Amino acid sequence: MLTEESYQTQYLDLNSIKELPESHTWTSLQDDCTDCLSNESESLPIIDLNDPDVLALVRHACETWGVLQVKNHGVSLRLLEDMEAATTKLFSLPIEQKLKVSLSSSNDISGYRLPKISPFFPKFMWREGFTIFGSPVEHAVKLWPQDYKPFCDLVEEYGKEMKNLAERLMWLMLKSLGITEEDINWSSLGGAAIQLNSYPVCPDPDRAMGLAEHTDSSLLTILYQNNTTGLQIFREGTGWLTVQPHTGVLVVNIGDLMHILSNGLYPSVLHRALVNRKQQRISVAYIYRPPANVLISPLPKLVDHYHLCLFRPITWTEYLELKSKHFTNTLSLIRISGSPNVVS
Ligand SMILES: O=C(O)CCC(=O)C(=O)O
Ligand SMILES: [Fe+2]
Repeated sequence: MLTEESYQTQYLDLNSIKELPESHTWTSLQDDCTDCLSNESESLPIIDLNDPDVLALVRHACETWGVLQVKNHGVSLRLLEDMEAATTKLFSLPIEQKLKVSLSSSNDISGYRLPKISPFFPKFMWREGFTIFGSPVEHAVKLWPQDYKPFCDLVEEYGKEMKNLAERLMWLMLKSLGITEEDINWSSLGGAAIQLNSYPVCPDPDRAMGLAEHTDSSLLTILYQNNTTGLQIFREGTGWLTVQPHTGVLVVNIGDLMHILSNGLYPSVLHRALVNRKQQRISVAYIYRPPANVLISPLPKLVDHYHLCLFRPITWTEYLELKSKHFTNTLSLIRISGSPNVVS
């Protein structure tokens, strides 16, 4: 099994390796990716959040794609670019420095770490990650003993702006399903993690995987990607589609918990990240979730004689625990038996 410990004992510095090691060599990537870019016409819509028809646009994108792109979202380009620069700076530190803030116990969630999904795949991914949960100060002091404050201030500002946007997006999604504020009493209490990702330049990108396919366990994830292609979403009947980056545009993934809340109407999107040999790719994911111990279940308004309740109630904490063992099977495990497989 791939563990944090086995990785650390190898001290692999992806930024300096000139040849793809066996431990990071994936097979069959080429095959499932051959027509990734041949479906340009099927491009994901970019929604202007000031559009008077925003609810209908959001509903259509969520139902059809499980993901949307948004502009005029209120987060300044300056803040997004500052976060990108800070992320680049963090990952350009020497590996010994980064390992000082790697996970120290299995209960740890913040720090420099392997993707949580690593144990489900036979090979390592071509990606470095740093997870921020709560204040980053303890780690920032170890990374930049003399100059940790600018990073902490920036993370705080980013977290505040993203929380506002996440709540707004959550309400747009819920309102587009006819849900009103009275139907939910925990909405402003949700929490979040910020996931910084770096995909270094790769000597053999066709045989490497940046971040393997997964759905997010969140309600929704707001993803900033720098101007380097790599993010792909899976579309039933079509295959993998590249989500081209656009300046200032944010990608919003539907997560598994929104899938549950919406009684399957808004599917959580399967996605992955590929790498390339020319440019480092940076992404920053704001992973927005409900309060840890609130029971999440399909909203009663979305359940009736024709739309049977598809999932049993579950807290985010329990969901994460199940997902760490069962990964992509988790949603089907909490499905109420006898419910139809597809809702329309
Ligand atoms: O880097 C990306 O584009 C995807 C990142 C992602 O899916 C994640 O952090 O969950
Ligand atoms: Fe993701």
